[in-house]
Amino acid sequence: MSSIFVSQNMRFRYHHALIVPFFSMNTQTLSNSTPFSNLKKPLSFLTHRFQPKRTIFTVFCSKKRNSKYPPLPLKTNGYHGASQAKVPKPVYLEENKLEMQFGVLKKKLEVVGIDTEICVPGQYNHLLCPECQGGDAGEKSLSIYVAPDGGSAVWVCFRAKCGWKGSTQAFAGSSSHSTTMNQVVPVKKKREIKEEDLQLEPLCNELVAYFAERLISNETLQRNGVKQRKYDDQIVIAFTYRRNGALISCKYRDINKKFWQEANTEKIFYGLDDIVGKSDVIIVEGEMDKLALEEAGFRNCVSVPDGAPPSVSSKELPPRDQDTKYQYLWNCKDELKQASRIILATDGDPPGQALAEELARRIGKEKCWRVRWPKKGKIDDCKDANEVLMYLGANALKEAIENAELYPIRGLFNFRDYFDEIDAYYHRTLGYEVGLSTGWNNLNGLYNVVPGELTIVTGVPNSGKSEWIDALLCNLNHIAGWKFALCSMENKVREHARKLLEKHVRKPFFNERYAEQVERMSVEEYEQGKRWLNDTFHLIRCEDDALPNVKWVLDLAKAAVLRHGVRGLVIDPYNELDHQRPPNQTETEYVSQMLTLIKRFAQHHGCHVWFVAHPRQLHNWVGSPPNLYDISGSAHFINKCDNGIVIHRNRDPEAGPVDQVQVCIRKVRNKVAGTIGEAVLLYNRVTGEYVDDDSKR
Ligand SMILES: Nc1ncnc2c1ncn2[C@@H]1O[C@H](COP(=O)(O)OP(=O)(O)OP(=O)(O)O)[C@@H](O)[C@H]1O
Repeated sequence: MSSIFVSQNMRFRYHHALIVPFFSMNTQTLSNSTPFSNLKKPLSFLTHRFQPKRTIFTVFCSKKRNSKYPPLPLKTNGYHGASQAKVPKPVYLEENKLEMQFGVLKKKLEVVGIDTEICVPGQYNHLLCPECQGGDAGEKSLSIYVAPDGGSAVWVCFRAKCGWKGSTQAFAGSSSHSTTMNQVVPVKKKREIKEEDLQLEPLCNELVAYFAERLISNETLQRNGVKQRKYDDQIVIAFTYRRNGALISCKYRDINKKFWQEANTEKIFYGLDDIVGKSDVIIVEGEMDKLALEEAGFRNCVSVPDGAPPSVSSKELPPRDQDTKYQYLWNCKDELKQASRIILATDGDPPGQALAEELARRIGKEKCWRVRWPKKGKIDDCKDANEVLMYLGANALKEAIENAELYPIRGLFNFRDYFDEIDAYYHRTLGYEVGLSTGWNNLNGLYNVVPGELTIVTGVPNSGKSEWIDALLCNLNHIAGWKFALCSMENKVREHARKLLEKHVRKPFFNERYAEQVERMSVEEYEQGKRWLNDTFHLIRCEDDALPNVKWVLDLAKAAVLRHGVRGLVIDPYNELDHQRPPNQTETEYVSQMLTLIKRFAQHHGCHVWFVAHPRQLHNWVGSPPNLYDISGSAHFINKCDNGIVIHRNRDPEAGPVDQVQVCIRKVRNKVAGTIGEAVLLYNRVTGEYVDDDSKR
């Protein structure tokens, strides 16, 4: 068996080996002073066209085209392709057939930008890819196969960052695309290779010195069977891939950091024998990294054979036979199975992270850990294991591996993930961690206002729930400058303004009977008060007759948080919201869902919510404060709230002063912010203010 390897200038013929080049994305850059540069002739064979007798045409997933050429509408077998126009196939004399078909095919290829000048039917041709122009290096990375009769072509760009592929036919029914594809479907049976066939040699002194520059010792090279191979008078590094000591594949690397490997050999990890029976397995992205880790004392390490993908696939995991890029994982399943910890030490760049994610998806994230590479300077992180070894030394590399973290699983966290937030809480750097004082000393030990919590306020009708909340908001504004969104459906705006202004200015709005001869606020005070009112409160109101639903209220409250920085929201009362619920939902379920929405809003925006709910009609009510469980609708009000408050006032002059108001703290979830108890305040009917009842301390 022989294969023909065609260069631009000459042809090499050699036995057994069939080479398919591939290009890794994430590899170290060789410096100009490498020993390679001392080699007599630059390596050139990678840019050669080659003409294998039997070649595997590996098809990569197509990516979205972003071509300067117009999009072509017809596709075959999921490929992007040049026109497959259904022009009837003309009848030609046999000798003219190839020429005519190929002529038409060339025109179609030129439309998509493929230069057909050097395309030869019946073989693989390597050209400059019109999509990526071969990247920075200008590689001839587009491999195109033209059928022997010149009637069809398939192509793929082997640069991982590009991957452009497609197919076309000269005429509908010319050597059919599917036939062509059938010819190039990967052969299942893998080629067995022998060391002597590859003509591998021990590394020359220059290559040993090249590795030494990267702090890889000769001992490590020998143990890992790193060899060299000559192509004509070129020398390249040969990384031998083995299982149970037997050679399975070989990967080559030249001076230009180009990689290729023995075609149609089984894909396995590099260094596979080193992980057999190991409970900790490290996976890296390149052979150099595997060797670097050995220098840091880790032999239990393997390298992936194919580098990293440009990004994480959004698709479901494919079955084994379709998981082409990760065949090595399937092939090494048994060796990986016994490991309890897989440490993913891929490159720190986006493709490296994408590789880690793809590996973790397949292995199982619960078994995986990840390595973060340390900084090499003030700003940049090291890219990979070999860079850490070179810049920071073996100890730093060892430390990076030992400090591997659990691979993140969405929705599963450690406290460590929250340490910044917990630190801020401990050091009280955000403010109000233990709650903001209400401004009433009698309440200080019982109820403090914590951002992000939900307080349910209840009480019999006319007990002063709305009045007390208004007074509380005025205090919070005066103490800490907090602003609020008000969704007070029962209040007329002008009445609400009056009540708030009276509390703020501490004078009655009118000279009416309720003012008890206290002088009303002056025009100046009123005007100043208006400005304060406008700056402090933002109104959420339904302009029409419709009742607002809770989602609508929360959306507007969110806008008020983002636009005006409000720290609190009042929804007063619950029964004035639109409570249409699906017929199959109970009121209990509905209330539970509604309160979940409100709590999520509060927590997410660090906004305290006061939600007023009325008790159900109390039969045989004897004038005592109601219970939180008396709230009409559902016990979820008490179950779900952070704080539950009952406002109650004495209306019987015989029983005590009628200006006394009980603030009954019936539930406090957060012991840091308060506790269950009762405070008594005095209500000033003239200004609507509440003050501590000193007699009840
Ligand atoms: N301690 C009090 N003494 C006398 N009047 C009071 C007292 N507290 C509140 N009021 C008055 O009671 C009226 C109703 O107050 P408010 O609207 O705050 O009660 P509410 O509990 O929210 O009522 P509702 O449940 O009907 O919405 C107001 O006119 C207010 O001035």
